[in-house]
Amino acid sequence: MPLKNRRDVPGVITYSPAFTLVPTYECFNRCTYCNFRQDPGGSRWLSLTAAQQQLQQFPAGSLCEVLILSGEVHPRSPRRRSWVDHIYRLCDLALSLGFLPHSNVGPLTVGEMERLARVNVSMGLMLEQMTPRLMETVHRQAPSKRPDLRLAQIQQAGQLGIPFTTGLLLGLGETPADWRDTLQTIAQVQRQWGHIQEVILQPYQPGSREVRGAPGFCAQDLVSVVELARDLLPEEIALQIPPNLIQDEALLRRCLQAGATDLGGLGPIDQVNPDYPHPHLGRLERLLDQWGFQLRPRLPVYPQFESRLPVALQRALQPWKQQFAAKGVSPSPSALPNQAPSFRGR
Ligand SMILES: O=c1nc2n(C[C@H](O)[C@H](O)[C@H](O)CO)c3cc(O)ccc3cc-2c(=O)[nH]1
Ligand SMILES: C[C@H]1O[C@@H](n2cnc3c(N)ncnc32)[C@H](O)[C@@H]1O
Ligand code: MET
Ligand code: SF4
Repeated sequence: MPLKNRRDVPGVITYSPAFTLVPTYECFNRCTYCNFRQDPGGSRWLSLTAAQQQLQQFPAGSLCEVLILSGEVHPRSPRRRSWVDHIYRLCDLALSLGFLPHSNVGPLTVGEMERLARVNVSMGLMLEQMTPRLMETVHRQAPSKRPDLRLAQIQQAGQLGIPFTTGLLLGLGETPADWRDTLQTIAQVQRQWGHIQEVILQPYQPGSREVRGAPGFCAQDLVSVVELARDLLPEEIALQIPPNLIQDEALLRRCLQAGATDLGGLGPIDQVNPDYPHPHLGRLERLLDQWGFQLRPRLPVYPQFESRLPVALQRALQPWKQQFAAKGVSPSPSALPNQAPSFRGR
């Protein structure tokens, strides 16, 4: 039987109320489109005290997800171990303050991934594009972006049973045949492991700090990619589009009508695309309402994967599930037994 997700509730579009912590901007890769990275040694690591201050500036209950996005320390660097340890401690801190971590910090060894999975309710890594041609262009100085390596990461997460987010970065110089190839690859992994909760369709938009400076992904084409993705991916995978990178409201509407059901992490700033502020939540809600959709918050782990998580992480979800349910968000079918006391002990 196919797994269920919020697509079973017609017209509901989800988002995750999120704040991003950046352990470090230093990165040994040089993706030419990156507006985030700094040279190794040029970025101090985020201290636990500073992280706590950042997290405590928000009223309790206002943001649920802590998205951990990091620049990468080389796999053979003597500093690698402390980098992973530090990410672990930041996730642990976020959990202790009641938040739910989702980490996307680049490729990890099986040991590193397994360790971070203990303190993350889901994890992510963009496949970007499967074509190796990009290793000659935008990824020429980015060894972490080798498609075979990234595909192996997604499979490794499947083997470890980690609820996972992946996606395509669009507009890197790939062809429509490449989109199909990348989406088919994700579909195949899902049929093997079944751990993919959502696929992000991320249109490249130029930023002020990158070296690439190419024109952004044609917004019209995003609608075709959403349609293609809906056609090729198993239906339990949600399609996420970032509303801040789609300037044209009519196109946002067409993407939703074509089958996108999620707007991703929405919060104070998009650290990856700092030139593109997220739209105001109230405005999004009104727009979606006009178009016949309802905007609803969700957890960073999708309902069908909750029961796979370690018990301590399942416990951390409960206050948020209660809060979202009190706001009138209908619980998912898989959440019901935990939420309704009358079901307990039967
Ligand atoms: O605000 C952002 N959130 C990004 N997110 C966050 C994402 O929207 C949410 O963390 C997930 O949907 C989990 O709730 C990513 C998560 C991934 O696993 C992989 C890539 C991204 C990319 C971005 C991004 O560019 N900007
Ligand atoms: C964390 C994810 O953010 C995406 N990413 C990195 N730089 C950009 C950009 N300029 N525009 C859009 N997405 C970007 C990549 O897909 C990376 O994997
Ligand atoms: N460095 C990681 C990656 O590219 C995540 C952050 S990118 C700004 O996959
Ligand atoms: S996109 Fe990620 S891997 Fe590439 S340079 Fe930026 S931080 Fe590093």
